[in-house]
Amino acid sequence: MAPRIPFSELPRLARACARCSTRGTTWSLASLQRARGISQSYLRKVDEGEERWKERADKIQSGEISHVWDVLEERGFVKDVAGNVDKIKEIMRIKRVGAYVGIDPTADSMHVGHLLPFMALFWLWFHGHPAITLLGGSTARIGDPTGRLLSRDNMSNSEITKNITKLHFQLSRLWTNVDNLRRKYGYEDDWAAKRALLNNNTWLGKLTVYDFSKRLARSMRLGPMLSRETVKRKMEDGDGMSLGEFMYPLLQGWDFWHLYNKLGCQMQIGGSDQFGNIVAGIDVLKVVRETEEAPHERMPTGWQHEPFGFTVPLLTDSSGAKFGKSAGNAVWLDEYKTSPFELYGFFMRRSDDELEKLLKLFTFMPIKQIQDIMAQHHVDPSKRIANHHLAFEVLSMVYGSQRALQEAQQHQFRFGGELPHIIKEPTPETGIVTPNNAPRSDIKLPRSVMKLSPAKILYACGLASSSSDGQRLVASQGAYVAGQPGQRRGLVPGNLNWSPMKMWFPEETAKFLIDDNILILRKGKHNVRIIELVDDEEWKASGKVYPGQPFTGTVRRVVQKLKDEATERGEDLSPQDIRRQLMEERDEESQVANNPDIKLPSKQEVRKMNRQRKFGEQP
Ligand SMILES: Nc1ncnc2c1ncn2[C@@H]1O[C@H](COP(=O)(O)OP(=O)(O)OP(=O)(O)O)[C@@H](O)[C@H]1O
Ligand SMILES: N[C@@H](Cc1ccc(O)cc1)C(=O)O
Repeated sequence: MAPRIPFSELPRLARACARCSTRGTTWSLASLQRARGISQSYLRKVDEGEERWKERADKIQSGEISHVWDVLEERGFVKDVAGNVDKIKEIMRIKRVGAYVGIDPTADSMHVGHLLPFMALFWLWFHGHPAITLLGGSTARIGDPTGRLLSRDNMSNSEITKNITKLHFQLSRLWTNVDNLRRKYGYEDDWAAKRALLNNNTWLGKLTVYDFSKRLARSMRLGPMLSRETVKRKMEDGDGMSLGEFMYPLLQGWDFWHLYNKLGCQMQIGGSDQFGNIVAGIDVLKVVRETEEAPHERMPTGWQHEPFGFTVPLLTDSSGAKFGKSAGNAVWLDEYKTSPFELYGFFMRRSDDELEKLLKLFTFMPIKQIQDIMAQHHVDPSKRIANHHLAFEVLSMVYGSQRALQEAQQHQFRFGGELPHIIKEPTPETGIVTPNNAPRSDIKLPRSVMKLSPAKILYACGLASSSSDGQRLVASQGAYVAGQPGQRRGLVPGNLNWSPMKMWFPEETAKFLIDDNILILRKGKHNVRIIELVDDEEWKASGKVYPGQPFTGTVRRVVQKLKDEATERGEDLSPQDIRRQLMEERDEESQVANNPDIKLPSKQEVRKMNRQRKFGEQP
């Protein structure tokens, strides 16, 4: 059994856990005292992590290794800094401070512009700093007014939940691929460099007006807030400013405080339009830190505990406009919005004079390698060597190296040119769903599917290969529905939690509908379906068929087809003909009669699932 922790050790542990926890768990002293579960091995790892950091600090001091801040500057990531650079560098040298980047789920995909602040975060992570990607489940509801003249539209529960779910899986995929690239470029795996994907609804959803007012609003002066550029512009030239929009930077700042307090995150990164919010966030953090009422919970305030942040330059189009959702020029990281081939093409079209800059910003290649590539590129620019490297690296990060290779070959096939020798062998198709090959998540089904059993719904949306496979899946609790039973609003608003599906009546499934029109199901870790229910009439008119749709089975289809053909020929149909044709059709039966959005699990995947069920293996 784990040892009981002496009380004198708790403050140190609380800080260590706060620094190292990845799940956003609140470790109060009391809960720590209760928690006998912290094992010696965990504490040893924490201590080793601190030891490694000290060694690294010494090496930076002696010039043996570079300071990550210098790496960021050299590669062009640092635009505006909120804080004093010398002080920041020293804090980062002596402390393993965490960093975070937040995005509001106001669209159902990230775009190329988002990669820039994320790249800075990934570099920090490669150099041992804990890194947090934050989804603004709550802030998206308020709407960041930065740089806007018009307020954002209100978002429905179902819209925000869909966006959060898609972004969550997109970010997990990005992290998986970045982890592979970390290995490819030889950066060590450091246990203490945690990474986390959080949703600010977890804490903002519970923040009371009372706490917000007494800890923060009470001390915030209106003068400086009113003089902010965004506020003045929106009030003078735009559609005015709501109280919620006015308070937006305070809520973003509350996030910073929460991550600082619970996870030791001292740094915020954003695109250059976020500078005002980052500066405001630093003020908020300090105010909330100072207004702590319980003396033993008060965070220390010396120079090494200062929060800070910086912005990255904005990625702009040829007219200088920021690539983004609002400008309508986004290049998406979702294959159904911007195909991987188009994404490859986007980087193939970058002009010669911006290539070096983009290689530094969008790839993890060492500077020396970039210079060599640029030298090769200049020998014959028509070969677009640097473009290929750039496109390949970005696609490897977004879709994995196997897909990057396919797109590179596609491009070469259509437009000719030479592929540089960068490409590793693709891994063989295993039939296992990974973040990079997970099927399309957002699909439509007719509302009448809600009358089906859970097993049949799993088949209809392509999570099971047949109704009986669905049945097995439900029986072994291998499929999940997002939300809590009886919580008719589903994920409030956008917290992803999952309940195992059971063999319940169809009415039970309906309790998980969000805004009465979205159902989110999952099998395994990465295989998710966001099912939007459409009117049955609309479904019928679309001519689409889902797996297991009544009156559309293979037998019925084949017999009808044979009958029609026989009538045309003026012949009779024999039972043998029917049997033969059925055997052929069964072999060839496409995944779903005519619906490219719904792919059924591969045979290997089903076999693997069965094995797991039989032997109780973990997926
Ligand atoms: N083109 C870009 N270049 C660099 N950073 C960007 C770009 N677009 C967005 N970002 C950064 O990504 C983070 C999340 O941005 P956000 O979710 O607001 O996206 P957005 O596309 O800018 O949205 P909108 O256009 O609706 O404001 C912010 O730090 C933002 O500054
Ligand atoms: N306000 C940021 C997103 C964000 C939200 C919450 C945060 O804590 C940080 C960043 C944007 O719109 O780009």
